[in-house]
Amino acid sequence: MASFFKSPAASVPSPTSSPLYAFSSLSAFNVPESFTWLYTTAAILFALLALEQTVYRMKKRHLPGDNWTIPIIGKFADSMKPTFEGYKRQWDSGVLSAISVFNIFIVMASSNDYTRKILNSPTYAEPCLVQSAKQILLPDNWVFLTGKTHVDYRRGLNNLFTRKAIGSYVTIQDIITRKHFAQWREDFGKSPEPIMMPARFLNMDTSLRVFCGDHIPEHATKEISDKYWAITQALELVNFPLALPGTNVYKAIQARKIAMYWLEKAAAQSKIEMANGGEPTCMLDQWVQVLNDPSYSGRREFSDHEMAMVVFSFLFASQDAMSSGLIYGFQHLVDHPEVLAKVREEQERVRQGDYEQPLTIELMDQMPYLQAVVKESLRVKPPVVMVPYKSTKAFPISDDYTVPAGSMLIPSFYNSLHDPTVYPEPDSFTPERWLDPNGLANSSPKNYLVWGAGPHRCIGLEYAGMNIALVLGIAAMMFDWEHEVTPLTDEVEIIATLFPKDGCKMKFTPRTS
Ligand code: HEM
Repeated sequence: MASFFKSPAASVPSPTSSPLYAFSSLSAFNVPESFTWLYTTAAILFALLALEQTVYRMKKRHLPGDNWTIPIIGKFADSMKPTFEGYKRQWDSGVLSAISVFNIFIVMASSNDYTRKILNSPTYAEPCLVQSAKQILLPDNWVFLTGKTHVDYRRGLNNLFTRKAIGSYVTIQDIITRKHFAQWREDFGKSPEPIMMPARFLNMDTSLRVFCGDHIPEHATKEISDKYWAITQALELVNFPLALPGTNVYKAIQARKIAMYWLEKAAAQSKIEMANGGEPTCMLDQWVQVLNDPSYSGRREFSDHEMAMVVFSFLFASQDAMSSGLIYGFQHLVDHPEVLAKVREEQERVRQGDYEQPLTIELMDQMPYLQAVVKESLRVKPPVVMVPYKSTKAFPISDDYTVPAGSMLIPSFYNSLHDPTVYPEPDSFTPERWLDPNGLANSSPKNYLVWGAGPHRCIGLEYAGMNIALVLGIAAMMFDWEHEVTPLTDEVEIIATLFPKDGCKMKFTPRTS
């Protein structure tokens, strides 16, 4: 990039060669008017480019990062095809570092202190999601609320993630997981195949059944799942600004319309069934029941559309992260047979030979080793490595640097989760580090940023951890696993969240013992 900037800098015109000077002298010789325009335009362009560089350098000050930004697009090319190694280089370049994309000035934070400071400073910084998210989620979705309105809205939604509610979801998760595994027995029994797409479908089916129960027909679940890939692909840090036909954002909007159609219908049906005295069988039913409860003191009126938007926000927040968490869970376990053996021992002890017995939250409570496996797998390969925030005003983040108002801020989690002082041998998959309540890992909960921190910390974290544990626990009992390790196995692909580049090729055969 440096060479890109050398040419204009090297040709900074001397007073005599200034385009402006040339303009006046040439005009004396009656040059055609088109030349006049050409020189004027060139001069204006040059001034704008110089201004762009000056503003960038004033904002960046001493932070690590390129000294010059590529005119207009900045690091757009890098953001189109982000690589894990590229991000890692950026995080390691400094606890705070700067980049610019399309003149959006971006400050990345990679240390635990700065990351947590951003997440916990709602007066200076708020989530901004990626640019395309508003078009996909709809601008009036609750996830865009900030401050007290956000806190109040979220308080109402906490009712959907109580221990009692999560307990009822476990039963649904168990049924759906076994249904998919019956299919996996057929599809993965002969040779190793990538589990990427089947794991995504398992996850979407589970989410939709937990959120909407039978208020969504089976074929709609498949349709939403297939179309959802378009949404994942539109989650670039910066997208083409207009949602024109053919663009990723356009396709994602079409996918959202289909999902919203079914989710609105589900909300309407849930209200009717609950009004007729039906028993709650999913999250929507629980929500309607809470709203109808005479002792409930919050807001009671939610349109079908608004309920659908909330459910859609959960799908949006969970589908990629959960799929990533599941796939790396499988990969870590199969690559560590000694850990898988311990998971099986625990399963056998808790289930006492009854492997068909549906799991309950009480049984899951008795599986601390499995929970440690999930916690460790999410630490080693965190599905979400960073979240975009923006500074709402000048943010004095350190003694010697103030983030300018209107900048994008990217608190990043990876270095906190791989801090060797808290997690010795940070890249090794060692669930045992979580078993000692007084051990290093458990003594530094502030480093465990898998779910973020502060007012926007993941609302579905217990549900998510429970689901990954349940899927891995059932698979450990039902199948012998085989992993085809390829040259791409350890390479990381970023498709909104992290995935192994080869899609994790696995063979599952029913266990005989
Ligand atoms: C392994 C799975 C998951 C991971 C790693 C994950 C991670 C995260 C992270 C890092 C954030 C941002 C936190 C922040 O800004 O500080 C977040 C927010 C959020 N997550 Fe999750 N999440 C997962 C699953 C889920 C699930 C299953 C749901 C819903 C059922 C969910 C719903 C949400 C919502 C609604 C937010 C925004 C909360 C707010 O703005 O108040 N997530 N999640």
